[in-house]
Amino acid sequence: MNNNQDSVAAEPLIQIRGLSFRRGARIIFDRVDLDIPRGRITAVMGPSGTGKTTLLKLISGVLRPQAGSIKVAGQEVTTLSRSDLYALRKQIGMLFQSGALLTDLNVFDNVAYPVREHTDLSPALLRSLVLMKLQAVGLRGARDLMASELSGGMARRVALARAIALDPMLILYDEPFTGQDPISMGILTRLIAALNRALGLTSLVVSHDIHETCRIADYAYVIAQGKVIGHGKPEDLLASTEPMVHQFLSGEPDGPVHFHYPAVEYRDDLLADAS
Ligand SMILES: Nc1ncnc2c1ncn2[C@@H]1O[C@H](COP(=O)(O)OP(=O)(O)OP(=O)(O)O)[C@@H](O)[C@H]1O
Repeated sequence: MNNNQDSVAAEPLIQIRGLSFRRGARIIFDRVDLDIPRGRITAVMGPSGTGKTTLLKLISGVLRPQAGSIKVAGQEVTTLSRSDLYALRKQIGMLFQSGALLTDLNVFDNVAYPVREHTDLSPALLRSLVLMKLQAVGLRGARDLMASELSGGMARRVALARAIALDPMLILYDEPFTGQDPISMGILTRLIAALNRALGLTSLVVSHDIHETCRIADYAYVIAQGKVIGHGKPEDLLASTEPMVHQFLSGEPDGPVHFHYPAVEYRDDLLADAS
């Protein structure tokens, strides 16, 4: 590798600087900086409603911020044209909690779907590719099952096979552990880590599931109230005495981070004229 290639490899795959995003009067992000290194699993954790899903939408260009820069593989997402965004999104696999499978298709066709959409592979190559992806998640034998026949854990693994179908450089995981029993949670956790290693992926996991997320993340950010309140290796964060980080990671309901969504005074609300 020459020096130039070295510096590209050392550059984070995602570099966020001064990100500010509001919804109406509500500030979701206030001048946030984040680096997501290549080849690693990075977690972004934070209380519910903090903006974790919003962050993934900003990174994939679904939402545009009011200010700041979001670079993915050197491309400034905030100003990309529609066609460049489309090309970039082809290189990003997404495993969203709500990203349900197409229930009227079987497992094979669900994984084949993005490949058919974006490539013109011959049926034989398509078959090999889909079987490879299903093998990677341990579900090659389930190829003929209908999506509606799968357990929640299996469905998530099929969605994972679909997310890696086009060999993305990056996978965005939105709450991948939600609703899983401990066994499928363990399978999924190991799978995310193994795929990241084996395929040389970069993974970004957003979750409020501290325990599972800390098990697989190489590095983690904690966000709350529009800011990054802490970042570091999971073991260092877990040992942090910084009050907001500690409150979140130890699951304490009271502390510097408020449990209530901003509201007018309770008393004033109750006494307000109902008409
Ligand atoms: N389409 C929308 N219109 C207006 N406000 C929204 C919209 N989507 C999300 N929000 C608000 O933006 C804030 C951040 O939402 P987001 O879903 O990103 O949080 P989150 O951290 O992913 O939450 P959770 O962990 O509960 O999924 C919340 O206050 C939410 O109410």
